[in-house]
Amino acid sequence: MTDSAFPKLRSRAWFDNSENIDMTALYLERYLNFGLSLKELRSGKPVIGIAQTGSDLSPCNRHHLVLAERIREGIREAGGIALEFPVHPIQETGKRPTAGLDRNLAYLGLVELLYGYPIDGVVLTTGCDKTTPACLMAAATVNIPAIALSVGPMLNGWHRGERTGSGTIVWKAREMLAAGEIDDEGFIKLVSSSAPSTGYCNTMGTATTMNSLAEALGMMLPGSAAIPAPYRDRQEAAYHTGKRIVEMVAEDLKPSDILTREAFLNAIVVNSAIGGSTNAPIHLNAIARHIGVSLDIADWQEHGHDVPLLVNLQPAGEYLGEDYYRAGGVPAVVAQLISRGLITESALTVNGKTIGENCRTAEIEDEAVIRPFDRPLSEASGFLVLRGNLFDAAIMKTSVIGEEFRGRYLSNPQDPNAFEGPVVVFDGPEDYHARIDDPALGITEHSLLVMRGAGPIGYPGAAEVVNMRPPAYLIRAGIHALPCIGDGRQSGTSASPSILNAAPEAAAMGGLALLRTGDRVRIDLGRCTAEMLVPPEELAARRAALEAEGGYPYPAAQTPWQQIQRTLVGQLDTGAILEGSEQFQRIAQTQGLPRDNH
Ligand SMILES: CC(C)(O)[C@@H](O)C(=O)O
Repeated sequence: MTDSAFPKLRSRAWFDNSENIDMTALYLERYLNFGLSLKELRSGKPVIGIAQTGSDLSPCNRHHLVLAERIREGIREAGGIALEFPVHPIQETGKRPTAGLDRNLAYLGLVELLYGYPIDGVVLTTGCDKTTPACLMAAATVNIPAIALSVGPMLNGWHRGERTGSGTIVWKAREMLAAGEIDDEGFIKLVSSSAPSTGYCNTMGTATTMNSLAEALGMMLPGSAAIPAPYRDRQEAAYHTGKRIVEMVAEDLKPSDILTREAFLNAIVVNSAIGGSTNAPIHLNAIARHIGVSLDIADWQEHGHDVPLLVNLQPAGEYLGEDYYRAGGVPAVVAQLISRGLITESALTVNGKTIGENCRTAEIEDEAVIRPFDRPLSEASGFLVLRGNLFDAAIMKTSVIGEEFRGRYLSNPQDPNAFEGPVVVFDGPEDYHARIDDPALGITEHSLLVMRGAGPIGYPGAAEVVNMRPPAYLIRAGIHALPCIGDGRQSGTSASPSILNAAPEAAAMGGLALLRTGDRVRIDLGRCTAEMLVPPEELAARRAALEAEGGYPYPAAQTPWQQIQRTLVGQLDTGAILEGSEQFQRIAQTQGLPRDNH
């Protein structure tokens, strides 16, 4: 690509501004100090950022340190200058109290970098759960040409001839440990078998979900989301991604051209077909708010619920990431959905073509892993959005409601969609771990488990702690899942039928704050309701008493960011963004350039 192919580049205001030579010299000299030449910086080539999310702190994304070399080669070959810089690391399994705190922090940092430095376009190196939405939220806010590159899942895990999938095996192994089927060493060995290589969760956890949805949104090269991290194809995708971002700058193809409401609705449909994570609505709603597209939690049920489950990956199914890629990945799934008119084909994607052009003819390579539309794993497999006096909104992933659960809770011929029972309430995971096996709680197969104090304000950060196994004595009796309800999140790798992301949370005095162990709760999946069967006057009295005590109690903030986020964060149904931040939209176009620094 010739240098004249590029439109007015924002990096020129730093490196090539004859009207402000005082500052141009200052901006140039430090970017020369590691070997870039004046000719390169002043020849009209676009400066492409590589937003690096990989580090030793974030093993899931660490392979991006290697992939960045191939991204650079693509950028250079297409006529751009690459500048790589770090993004605040996020590792879902490493960060305490929860990586839920870090998405908005990484978002804020990345907005400042993309806006405040001489960057004309950016490669977003996505991967572990929240790195993907953090990057896409920032790209939406700044609105310079942006393309995502997934780091890819780990290779399949194996143990004694069986696939062991990230996260999913942890929840299973916890049950086995509780039931005395394995010891501590066996527990660690079994769990570690699921992590055989570099990359993120090999299950349809939040990472594979969010990268699949980034591709479905049009923000990633078609066919690239599912490539396992160590495969050579992944390196090749990095090179093509680097090349393509330079062309995107020449075409001025921006996130706002791609992230339309149609693109979000396409992603909701894809999420149901892949059996995606319950974290997806939080993150997609957040991205939509930052690009200024109207997307409501109700859209997830309206557009997603009736879509069948096509991808046979754990936790809803059997297979893992290598199989998903081999079977055709996102394009094969989208082609099936297109065949039934469920995808708006005209939605534009980063390669300059529409999703219809990219995917229409993609074939399934292995029907055991990706099912054709007329032979799904299950019908109507998207999320339900439940409401009632327990919360204004919470979601339930129906694709993980298995036969055991259905038979126990959803088999009353008079009322096949509803169940009710007494609740056992836990205030945070410490309370749950300490008491779950206590026979005095009297948990039976009719009980519902509730976890509260786990939301964006209460935890703080909304932790993946609404993952509650039944007590060991029930597991030994063959009861593997009790209905769980909570104001926190759940790992995307969990197959536990749960009602999650309840908003408002207990810490914001949502209905969950008023619930007491022993109360009965009724869940009606037909009417989409979740109700405490407690008289309204009793609930009003409980609310007044709790308010008099200062509200639902939660621990003090331990760090400055915990405190800041707590005061600004919204609830999970509306994306848990920093409220007010969505007013700053498309700032590369609406805010002009930032002022000079000297
Ligand atoms: C497995 C984890 C860490 O819980 C997460 O990656 C998810 O899938 O939600």
